[in-house]
Amino acid sequence: MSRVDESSTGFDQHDEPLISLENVEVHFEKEQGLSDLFEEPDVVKAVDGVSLDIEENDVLALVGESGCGKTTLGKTTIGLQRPTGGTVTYKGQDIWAAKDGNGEIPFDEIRSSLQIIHQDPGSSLNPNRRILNILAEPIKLTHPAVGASERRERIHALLERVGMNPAADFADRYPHQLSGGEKQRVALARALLMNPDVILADEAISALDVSLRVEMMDLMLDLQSDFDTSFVFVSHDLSNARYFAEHGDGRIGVMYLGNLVEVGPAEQLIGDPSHPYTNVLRWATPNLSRQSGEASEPPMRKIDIPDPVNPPSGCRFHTRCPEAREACQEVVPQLQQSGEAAGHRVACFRDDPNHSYWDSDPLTGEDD
Ligand SMILES: Nc1ncnc2c1ncn2[C@@H]1O[C@H](COP(=O)(O)OP(=O)(O)OP(=O)(O)O)[C@@H](O)[C@H]1O
Repeated sequence: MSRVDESSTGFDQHDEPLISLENVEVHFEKEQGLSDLFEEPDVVKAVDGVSLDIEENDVLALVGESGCGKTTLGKTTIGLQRPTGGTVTYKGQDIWAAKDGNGEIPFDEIRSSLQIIHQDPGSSLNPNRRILNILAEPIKLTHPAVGASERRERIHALLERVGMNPAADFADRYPHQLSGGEKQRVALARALLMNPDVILADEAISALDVSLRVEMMDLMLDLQSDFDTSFVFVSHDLSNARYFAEHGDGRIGVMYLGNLVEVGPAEQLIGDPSHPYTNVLRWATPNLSRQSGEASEPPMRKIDIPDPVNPPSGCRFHTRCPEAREACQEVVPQLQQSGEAAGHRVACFRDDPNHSYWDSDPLTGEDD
């Protein structure tokens, strides 16, 4: 996405993204056992070389199998996880420079603009406080001049907005008196009280009954447009990611072993995936594979997921990819525009008809 150079336009405003990640890396050192104390620690490349923009009113659903780095990338996007490489900016301001006291926008302001709701909302709601008091906290912080009765009115109105009726009754309860879905609604209400620019919904519907998932996604999307908020929706389930991205007129981002391998509009990415790994995800999602008459065998050479401490060279998917050729072992493919659809990008050499991939030999063996 383009950025406008103010000096060249003469405008004060610039169309920089709300959040921009440039070549972000998050590498974790694995905990060592006592016997390994003198060895170099193993490093997990949870996120590696990811560049991504989040715009205002954006909807991005991140999908991929367990351990591919979705949560880490989400947390890095909202300034909860410091990257070990690359930069993350909020409205053009480096988030971590702000944290270190070097920035025009204070770190606290950035953090309150970027909220999270977790898979288990119960763990983030204080069990000893009533819902009214839990929701009063953010208002006291952001609007200290607002009196108790106005605060109560605002909280009741918001509880009603997130579907908790009668609001006065719910406001009086403790978290343990709520169902999982109701706790998630309170968590959403609390995030919205900060008037956030972005909410990271980290597997926020995964623990809910299947019947409630669509209801919760619809609620988040309704509030997204009411509150002018962007959503980063993390899910291991492609059909949920598709629902959220399609109904929110947004994008899906597919991750594999720390890399973002395909990003695009939901319909395009699922209807005509450009990356062989996206095709695997589609195959593994029953209601999607049935729709497209998918084969009964997975479209992969190998099922095993490589060790994230020692990921494959070149394209990380090459060890399992049915389309892999020798060229895929050498260089990491970068995200490039794929086809005609706006915003559809893929990191796969097959998308470039002139790439040396086409002249190299296919990988067929088990050990490639
Ligand atoms: N704090 C940490 N310290 C060490 N390793 C970590 C840490 N957090 C995540 N990891 C590792 O980084 C990799 C990516 O983890 P992450 O939780 O981001 O993946 P995910 O795609 O969200 O998976 P899941 O759906 O299982 O949560 C995993 O190998 C994980 O074990």
